Amino acid sequence: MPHPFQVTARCTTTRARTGRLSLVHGTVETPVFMPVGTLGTVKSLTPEDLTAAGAQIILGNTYHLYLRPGCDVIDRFSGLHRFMNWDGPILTDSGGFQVFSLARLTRITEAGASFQSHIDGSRHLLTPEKSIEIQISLDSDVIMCLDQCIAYPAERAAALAALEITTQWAGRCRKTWREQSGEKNALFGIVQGGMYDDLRRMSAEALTAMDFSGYALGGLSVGEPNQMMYDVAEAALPLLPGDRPKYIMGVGTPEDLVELTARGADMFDCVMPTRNARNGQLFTRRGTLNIANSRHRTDTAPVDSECACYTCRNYSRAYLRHLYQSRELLAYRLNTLHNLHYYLDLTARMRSAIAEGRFEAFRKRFYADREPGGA
Ligand SMILES: C=CCOC(=O)Nc1nc2cc3[nH]c(NC)nc3cc2c(=O)[nH]1
Repeated sequence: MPHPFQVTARCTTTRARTGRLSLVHGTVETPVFMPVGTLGTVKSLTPEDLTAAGAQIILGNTYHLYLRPGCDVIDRFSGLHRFMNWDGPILTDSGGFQVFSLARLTRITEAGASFQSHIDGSRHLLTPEKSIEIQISLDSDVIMCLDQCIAYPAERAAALAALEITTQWAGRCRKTWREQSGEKNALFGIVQGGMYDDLRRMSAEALTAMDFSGYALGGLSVGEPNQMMYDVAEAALPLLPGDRPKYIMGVGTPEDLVELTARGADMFDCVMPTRNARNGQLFTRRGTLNIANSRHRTDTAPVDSECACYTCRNYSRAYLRHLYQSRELLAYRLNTLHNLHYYLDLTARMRSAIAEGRFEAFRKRFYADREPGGA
């Protein structure tokens, strides 16, 4: 199928742009934040909650779902959408990152990644072909190539070796995708190369020559200084085709989303809004707050008076603090609803600002609103 992305508006003073990604299960407006639904659920939320919060597309993890519940279970539902009752687009990771970050005794060879399950110790071999087959069986809208993500810092030789494996695997992923899905779903290549601009260029050129539906920058948000992430992204993003979506994986804070959108990124995913919610950290326009802090004990105000989310319209900081201190289940749900709404609203406001030619003013206001000491 022709590649599914159209740029719809461009900022004139930065590389920010808006776009439209037409996928099997729906159209996604970019820049977009994708809530992470690792085990077939965005923790504590129903699909209706996700839609109400403004989610357009969510992320599923191939490694986890393959291990539990297993592809045979999800096959009974012809894919992840019916299994989890989410009928919007889903992007699935290839398993690369999870295998490297979660599994035990992982060994990488050209054949693939052999590893021991972190659940029951069983041994598995994840090949590029297998990763694509699993993602096709999940009926994923955006399939990711199996890549080799390396930690930070990494020697140049290690970064080169990982990118060469990633490139070789990308060719095998593309072949399997063409043969087994008829290119129905989108397939994204993943650029590696550590923090080395010349290796990033090498990776970007090799993947661009293979012609993917979209491209991701891998190997970022792996412990490197934030400015280094911005610099690597700034140098690598323009190397990728301007008419394809550009996705930065595992990123990031609200500031990261603004700064990387300004540098030309279109898609983001991060566990921060959902994971930090469960740890009591809430995001607001003035910065973050920790709901456990005693200063909220009698505070009748909502988390953010300018927030239109269900949590801010119905509950006070005092109540949210009480729930969190009591480890009540409702604490996780209300905190998650608020944080996801904040992230999704932030990207919606960026889309409007870019479309109306006022992204720089938006960016200035974003920083002007932030209180030095947090919300
Ligand atoms: C999920 C999308 C598809 O991703 C893959 O299939 N492989 C992959 N995932 C990553 C995930 C990351 N999270 C962070 N920080 C929290 N850094 C990451 C880097 C990678 C990476 O280099 N490759």
